Amino acid sequence: MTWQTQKLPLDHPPVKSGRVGVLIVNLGTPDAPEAGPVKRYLAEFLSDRRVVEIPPIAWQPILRGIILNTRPKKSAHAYRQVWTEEGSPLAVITRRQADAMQLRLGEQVTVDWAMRYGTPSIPDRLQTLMDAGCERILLAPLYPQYSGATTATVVDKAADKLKAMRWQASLRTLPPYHDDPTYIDALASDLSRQLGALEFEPEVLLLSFHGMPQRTLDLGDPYHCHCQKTSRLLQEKLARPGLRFRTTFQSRFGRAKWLEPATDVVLEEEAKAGTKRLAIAAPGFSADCLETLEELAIQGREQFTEAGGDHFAALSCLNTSDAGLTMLETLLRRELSGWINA
Ligand SMILES: C=CC1=C(C)c2cc3[nH]c(cc4nc(cc5[nH]c(cc1n2)c(C)c5CCC(=O)O)C(CCC(=O)O)=C4C)c(C)c3C=C
Ligand SMILES: [Fe+2]
Ligand SMILES: [Fe+2]
Repeated sequence: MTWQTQKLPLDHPPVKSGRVGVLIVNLGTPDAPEAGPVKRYLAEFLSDRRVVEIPPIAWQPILRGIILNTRPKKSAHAYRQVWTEEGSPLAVITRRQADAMQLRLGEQVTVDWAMRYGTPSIPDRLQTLMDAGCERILLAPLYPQYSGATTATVVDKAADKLKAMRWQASLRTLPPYHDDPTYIDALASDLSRQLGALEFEPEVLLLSFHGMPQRTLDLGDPYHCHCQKTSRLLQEKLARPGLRFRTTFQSRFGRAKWLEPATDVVLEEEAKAGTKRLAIAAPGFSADCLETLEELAIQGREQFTEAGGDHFAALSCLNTSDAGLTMLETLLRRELSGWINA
């Protein structure tokens, strides 16, 4: 028998040497809702050239001279509206997602979590996983829709850490899952449950995604297309008589043109056109955060009701819902195949 005709056993045993690690990553958040920590966090976030694609020589004087002297105070006030006893919602929920994955995936893997900006940092947690004996690590940025400013910058940061190592761990990365039936089904089931529990029947369901500069789309970033596809697939699953959908982009930052239509503009437009009952969901965020709890749930409600709307509901992200955790477990197990027993 030659190597070409030899049949490999289908149920070959998993690799035995070295542990397997999973590092769940989200964007990042300040350590406290005060101007100082917010300034430190924004300085790191907005200096990322994947996020602000303006040459540093032109951007850094604006960032250091204007933005970091004005925005931290305003943002700290917004963070205080949503801060919990355990910390920033984004950090608390991400930690709980990681804890839940550890329980579900069991002793075959070590699950940890990190933030792209701020703490706990990606290099620090990668080092900790490696110190614990992990020779294979699945890096899981929890962004369903790919963009340079989300998934790619997480991979860059991990690669920077590996670059400095003589003996690297092997890395796999979780691909974007914007059109994965597992994700769409989880969203559809969780949003249906939440819609069913409302005290009113919305006429409109806004699907609001985080915005990006229009230029990123023109340069070929797939983010906008990924958002549109998620939205279309979700609408097909959630369709019901009397419910109209709109896809919008929130959190505009700076003076450049951002993806449109803008969530705040549409909220006002809908109310002025006579829509009385509206719900809003943010399918691109895997955890509730400042952008959903303050910008949508607090400011969005004000925008809609002040323009004439009556009933408003901001629906929760998948967070640690059963649907969300089951989806995450499925996605992770798929990427871990061959590294752990099914
Ligand atoms: C979901 C994907 C995200 C994309 C894409 C994104 C792009 C992007 N964001 C900014 C500027 C800011 N974003 C801020 C907060 C924030 N952004 C995301 C996600 C995406 N951002 C999340 C999950 C959060 C919340 C963080 C939290 O602590 O809860 C902020 C900070 C808050 C504020 O001062 O308003 C800024 C600034 C840019 C420029 C950008 C461009 C690609
Ligand atoms: Fe953002
Ligand atoms: Fe915002």
